[in-house]
Amino acid sequence: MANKPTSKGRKPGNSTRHPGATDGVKGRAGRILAKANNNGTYDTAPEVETAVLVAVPDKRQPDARTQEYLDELAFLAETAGVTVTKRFVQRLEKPDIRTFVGEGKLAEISAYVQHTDASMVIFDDDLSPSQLRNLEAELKVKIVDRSLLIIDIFASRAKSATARTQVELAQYQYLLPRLTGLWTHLDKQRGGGVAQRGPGETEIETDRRVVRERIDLLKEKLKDFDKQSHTQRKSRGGVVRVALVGYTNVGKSTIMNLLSRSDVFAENKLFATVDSTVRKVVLDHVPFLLSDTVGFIRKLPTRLIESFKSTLDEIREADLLVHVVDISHPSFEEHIAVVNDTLKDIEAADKPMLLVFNKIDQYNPGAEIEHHGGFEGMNPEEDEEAPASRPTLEQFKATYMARMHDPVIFISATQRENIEELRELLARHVASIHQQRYPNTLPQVDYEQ
Ligand SMILES: Nc1nc2c(ncn2[C@@H]2O[C@H](COP(=O)(O)OP(=O)(O)OP(=O)(O)O)[C@@H](O)[C@H]2O)c(=O)[nH]1
Ligand SMILES: [Mg+2]
Repeated sequence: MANKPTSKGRKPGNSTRHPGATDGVKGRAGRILAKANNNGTYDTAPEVETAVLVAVPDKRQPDARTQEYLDELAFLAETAGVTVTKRFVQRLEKPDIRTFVGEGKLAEISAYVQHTDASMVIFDDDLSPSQLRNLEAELKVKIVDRSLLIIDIFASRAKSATARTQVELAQYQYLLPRLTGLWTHLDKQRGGGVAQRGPGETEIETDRRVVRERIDLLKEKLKDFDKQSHTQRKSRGGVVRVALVGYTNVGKSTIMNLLSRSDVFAENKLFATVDSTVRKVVLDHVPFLLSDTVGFIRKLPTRLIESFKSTLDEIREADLLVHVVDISHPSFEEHIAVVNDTLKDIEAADKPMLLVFNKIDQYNPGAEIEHHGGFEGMNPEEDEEAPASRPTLEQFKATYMARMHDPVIFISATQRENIEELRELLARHVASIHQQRYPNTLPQVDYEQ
């Protein structure tokens, strides 16, 4: 398959791609950023790619929040194999229509990029096709926006045929509106050779048509995969289905491995899991199916959500959601909100849910709450002079347990703290769902487990 988003399709010696430069349309659906292959290793000796990050927060956003967002963007960049050397922030009411940042900031970024030979500039927001083009023309390096960065990471992680097809669809959907004058067209369509001049409108139209056809083909392919997995899921009837959901990097796969004694890839990187995995688990003689799936993130590109429909079906069709939260993360409350919003988007919000606060071993009560809001119900605003600090874990548990509608549990997956309690809680809920759902059948005990 010519368009697999893997390193295989790349020309030798051309492992990095410039979204506005000389590759053909087909090549562009491959990975754009780093050179890591699907195993996270490198095909050839890597040249280090360096990146500059740019955020344009609105004037009301507190500094600490802006830094947290940039930390996340830097983590994404690192996950994509890129080293971040500098961060630029410009507060604006509204991003500049032409170049996203203002003229002065652009000159500053340009001077820095030239001086340090940075290979790309990464924006924390999505850029319009014309902003992308203008920035490329001005800065003369790769311009990457948040969607592209995330899609690129997904491309490096996807292993199953379904996930690869989903990523490829997202890549082409990202590409389509950006096929403009600066983009070269398909070599094949021109009968080979490198264009001497930029392509004319006719060629761009041809490229667009080729990409559209490819998108249709991928959608058809996904429909077939959908049918197959639907049949597979039907054959699993009679068993309660549980899905692990949560922000990326919170410990879902680690918990999956603990509960199912399996060996799902877990790593301190964003989006370690892109394919979903389903395992049969038996707790207290009650069997159920547990699925580990892709993590969510702030501003997850809608296109990516749409194209990941079959992966998200695992969540949509679950009887119970286990929402995992990384309590040691300074923004974990925002993460909870992002996950709940994404669940609403995919119409999976009304399901029974268990809330699992993970990584209690790393929870630091001494840390100041720097961002706006702090802990709801814990009052950080009452004393404006003193910086609010985090409540102790005990205070926190009491508040949360009283406040949340859903059952709450606090664990450390890596330190094995409270895992037995998690098993019991899960077993109880699964048994009760089983009773409601399949009242006339006893849960089948799988003695092989
Ligand atoms: N300190 C600490 N680290 C943990 C705990 N649970 C998981 N981790 C670490 O957190 C990182 C992410 O864990 P994963 O299980 O890959 O997280 P995930 O939610 O599956 O992440 P994605 O698949 O990327 O969405 C790994 O480095 C884990 O070892 C915990 O209880 N305490
Ligand atoms: Mg995972």
